[in-house]
Amino acid sequence: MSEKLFAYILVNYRWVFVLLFLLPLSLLYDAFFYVRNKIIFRLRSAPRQHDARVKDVQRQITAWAASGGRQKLCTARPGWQNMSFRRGKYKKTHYNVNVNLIDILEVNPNSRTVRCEPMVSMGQLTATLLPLGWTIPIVPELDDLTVGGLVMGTGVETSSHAHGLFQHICESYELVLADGSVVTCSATENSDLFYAVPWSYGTLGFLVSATIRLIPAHSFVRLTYIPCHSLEELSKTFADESAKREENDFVEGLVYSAESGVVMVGKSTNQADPDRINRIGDYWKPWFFKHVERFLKTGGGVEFIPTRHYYHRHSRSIFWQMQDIVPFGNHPIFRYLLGWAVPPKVSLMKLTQGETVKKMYETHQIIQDMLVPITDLAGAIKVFHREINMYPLWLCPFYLPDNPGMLRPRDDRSQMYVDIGAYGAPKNPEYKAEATTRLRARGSRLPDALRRHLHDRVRVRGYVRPSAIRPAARQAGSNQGRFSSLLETEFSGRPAANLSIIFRPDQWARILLVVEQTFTRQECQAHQESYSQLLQDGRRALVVRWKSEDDENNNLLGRKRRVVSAEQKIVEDQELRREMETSLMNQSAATSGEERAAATEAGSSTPVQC
Ligand SMILES: NC(=O)C1=CN([C@@H]2O[C@H](COP(=O)(O)OP(=O)(O)OC[C@H]3O[C@@H](n4cnc5c(N)ncnc54)[C@H](OP(=O)(O)O)[C@@H]3O)[C@@H](O)[C@H]2O)C=CC1
Ligand SMILES: CC(C)=CCC[C@@H](C)[C@H]1CC[C@@]2(C)C3=C(CC[C@]12C)[C@@]1(C)CC[C@H](O)C(C)(C)[C@@H]1CC3
Repeated sequence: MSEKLFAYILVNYRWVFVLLFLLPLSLLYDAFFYVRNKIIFRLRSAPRQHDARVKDVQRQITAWAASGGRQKLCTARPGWQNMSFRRGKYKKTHYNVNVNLIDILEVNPNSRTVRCEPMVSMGQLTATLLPLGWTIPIVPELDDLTVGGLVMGTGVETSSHAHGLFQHICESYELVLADGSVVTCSATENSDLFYAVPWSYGTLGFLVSATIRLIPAHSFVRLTYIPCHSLEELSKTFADESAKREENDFVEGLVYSAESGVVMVGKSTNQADPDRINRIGDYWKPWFFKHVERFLKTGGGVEFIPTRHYYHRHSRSIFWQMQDIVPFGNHPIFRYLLGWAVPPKVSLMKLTQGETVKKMYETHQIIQDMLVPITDLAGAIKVFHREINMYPLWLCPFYLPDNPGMLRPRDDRSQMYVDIGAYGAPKNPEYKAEATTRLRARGSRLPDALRRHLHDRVRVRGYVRPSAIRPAARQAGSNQGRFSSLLETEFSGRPAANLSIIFRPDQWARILLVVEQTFTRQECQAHQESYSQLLQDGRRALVVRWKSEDDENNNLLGRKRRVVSAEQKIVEDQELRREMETSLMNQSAATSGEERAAATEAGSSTPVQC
């Protein structure tokens, strides 16, 4: 009984702790880093120190290799600091490499790029760039998201219908690989690595800097609110506005019920009608999602919002999570008295949340983004309504170009998707955290329902557990500093469509490891063939299943070959490696354009001798 009471108090009166302890702590934390970053940027000391910091990462890799390289690698950034619900336990068991690189290295107006170290946060970046008259084309919403995390995972924002995902605005990456070497990659230099990095979750190397495209910043966003009163109207308006890639700079949707929502379209401008300026980020202003909801009653409208206020419009209310943490947080009295101090830092909340609150979130909250083709938006919202019945839902369109890499459009055709974000407490009494959403569970209701409804076309962005991937990568020889694994999210109806395979004999990633946890042997066998895709340069990737039998491999490759069995230590087999290289080069030379086209059309995989 007393335990239950304690849990009740912890969950329902969390705001006492948040207000008295976390808010002051968050302010100190922010103030310290704000001043520090300003000083460092002014003194221009960061670029000079960058090389030394990279060397320090290399030194750590060398030390790891010298210690036998048995432990798996991860960054030393503690789990409580990152911007996800998950606190990866693997940080305790893996070899932690300190990639504490937190500076903006250079803003270059001539090349229109900004070069950043991986721990630079979005808040830090906009605070530095906007006064200089620049911005990056995609500014993912939450202040504390980092360049490293967004490159290695992915980032999306309401300008993504025009610019794609965060990786699509990056021009190059500098990485320290597992053999300690430093490699720069871009669309023209080491391009296969460049395209493989996004969504690799650090499995290919440690990012030490990224060069990101800049665009001129405008003072305001002219935001038009379009209230919609039926699902059909909402999904059509949203899709139509998202398709205007030149015309609209920003498109966003907030769904407030199964039949209502507000679509917002924004255009950057330097001219604002003074009567319609709304500084939504001022601390006494209502939470943004509450402000938007009013347009459902009052009809549409237009406002001019200062650009930085627009970028961080959901920050004060952490989308709509603050209403669960400080229930009276949107009350005018609270806003005027303490609005300037919120939100508490997500990382500090995470650090201090305790088991009870954690459990409550795990069982009674859903925090999940689903990526579906925009043509399936209405159907997906219906499924969300039936399975979780929770509002608001966040809609963010994004254009997925047909680039190489893991995160690719279905059917290899550039197309528009929508990120549907569900963050909050489901109202459906039958909601069961695990059964409804579990990525791995075959019979899980939400993914299955979506799959059925969307004819197997749904893709779910789930957090991939590096612990599930890295042991396999190590077995494949990643501890040799050469092999790395790529991965697919654990839940996906059609993995083959999402993957491109990297095969680069002379350098780093030769094996794509796909961890398929829910597929039958027959399905894996079928995937194996489709994974072997045509590379840009005309070669084919070789794919060997970890547990594939010799005859299965023979069937796949269909001609005389040596079979690599799981037990063979292929990494160490120099001779085999040379043979593979020669074979690949020969094949590349031999495969004519027409043959390649025919092979692609037929979806077949040209065998590679190994
Ligand atoms: N609007 C948006 O797009 C939003 C996106 N997100 C998600 O949050 C994540 C970003 O959160 P954030 O806290 O910044 O990042 P995290 O610390 O959560 O890092 C995400 C992944 O990137 C890896 N990583 C980070 N930095 C490096 C590096 N320098 N070298 C190699 N690997 C690295 C991490 O590896 P390791 O595990 O070894 O630390 C981890 O696997 C994104 O992945 C995104 O999916 C969340 C909210 C909003
Ligand atoms: C693609 C987009 C825009 C995603 C937005 C995701 C956010 C809504 C997520 C990211 C991190 C996140 C999971 C988090 C939380 C809420 C939802 C967040 C902010 C909170 C603050 C909820 C309260 C929890 O006790 C705790 C503090 C652990 C988490 C921390 C991470």
